[in-house]
Amino acid sequence: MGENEKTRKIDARQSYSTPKQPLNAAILRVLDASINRASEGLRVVESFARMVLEDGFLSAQLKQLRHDLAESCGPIDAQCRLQSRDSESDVGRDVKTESEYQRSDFESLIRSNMARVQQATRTIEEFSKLNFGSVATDVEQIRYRAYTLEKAIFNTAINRSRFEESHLYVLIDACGQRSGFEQLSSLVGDLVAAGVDLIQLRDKSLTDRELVAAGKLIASLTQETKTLWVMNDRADLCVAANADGVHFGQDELSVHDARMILRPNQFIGVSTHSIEQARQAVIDGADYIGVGPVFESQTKSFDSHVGVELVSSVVSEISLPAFAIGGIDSNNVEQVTAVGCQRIAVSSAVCKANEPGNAAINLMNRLSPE
Ligand SMILES: Cc1ncc(COP(=O)(O)OP(=O)(O)O)c(N)n1
Ligand SMILES: Cc1nc(C(=O)O)sc1CCOP(=O)(O)O
Ligand SMILES: [Mg+2]
Repeated sequence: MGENEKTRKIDARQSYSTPKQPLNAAILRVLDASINRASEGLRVVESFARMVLEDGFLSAQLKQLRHDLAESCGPIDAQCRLQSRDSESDVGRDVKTESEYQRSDFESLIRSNMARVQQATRTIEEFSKLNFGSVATDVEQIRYRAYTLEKAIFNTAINRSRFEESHLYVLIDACGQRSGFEQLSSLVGDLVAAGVDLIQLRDKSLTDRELVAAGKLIASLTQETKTLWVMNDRADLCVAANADGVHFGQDELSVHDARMILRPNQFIGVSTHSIEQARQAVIDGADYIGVGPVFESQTKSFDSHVGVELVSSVVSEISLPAFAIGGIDSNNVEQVTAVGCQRIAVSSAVCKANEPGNAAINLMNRLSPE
């Protein structure tokens, strides 16, 4: 045994005094290294959210998590942590797997750094159970929040790409016909030919069977076109009519519960009427959000309107695709685009027009790709 090795072994047995009992230096060393590792991993992912996704909400959440981790580990005395640190003689320092030096894309970068955070927080939990019970319980909560944020980051990235080219979303009813659906067929045909990105079947007067029949018709008319179609309100009918997605209001099925019903590739939109609801929708895993009502609507009446101010706040903070909705038409669409939103959902501006296809094209021409 060389002199250095001998010294290191003695150091590892050294005890530091802590509030509860003398703590072996080796335990402090593990805690110190794991706190650093978790914090570094969070910082990497935060940089991605801030500078690559440019998502103010997610980067703030990651920053908060990093600060909360530091606070939760506060009972582990910082001075003792430093004294126990001995990076030079860390036997694992030079043990690296090849994969640690390879990151093929952003996905693997985020996955590996979030895995680092989760493994390091778990290590903190286990080792602090030996001496700092409260740290273990607090850090466990941090680990769960890290899982949720990882999911929100991937969900945001996936849906930004899924809806990258989506700008105009049209809400239609079944055109008042209880059988036959000739008018519905002609309207959907016009909207698909115009290149509308999404069509939503929103009809509060039809029976379930009629909704599924109308939905199946829309499915057949949009199949193999770029137009996605969405069932309003109902996850079960979304599955039955083979819709691409479903849209929920604040009082309808939660994203979590809807996922138990939907097929894996069916997406979920959520209506939001405040910045808090928009943030919550991101955390809940919505695939896109509606933000409104922006203006007074001919389709649905509201006690108040959120104006373009909320749209502005949402798109400047949240990068999950957001469609402004409520009373938007060719006269006011520029007020929406002026605050940085290039996605709108409309009903009357298109459906009540003499030529719905042309009205849709006119609106789409006013929405520029980002
Ligand atoms: C794209 C989009 N945004 C918002 C809504 C409104 O949904 P909700 O609040 O559930 O109200 P109803 O449409 O069900 O009356 C929407 N349908 N689509
Ligand atoms: C159904 C609906 N929901 C809204 C919301 O803000 O949640 S606004 C709205 C009506 C959209 O139709 P139009 O374009 O005719 O105003
Ligand atoms: Mg609804």
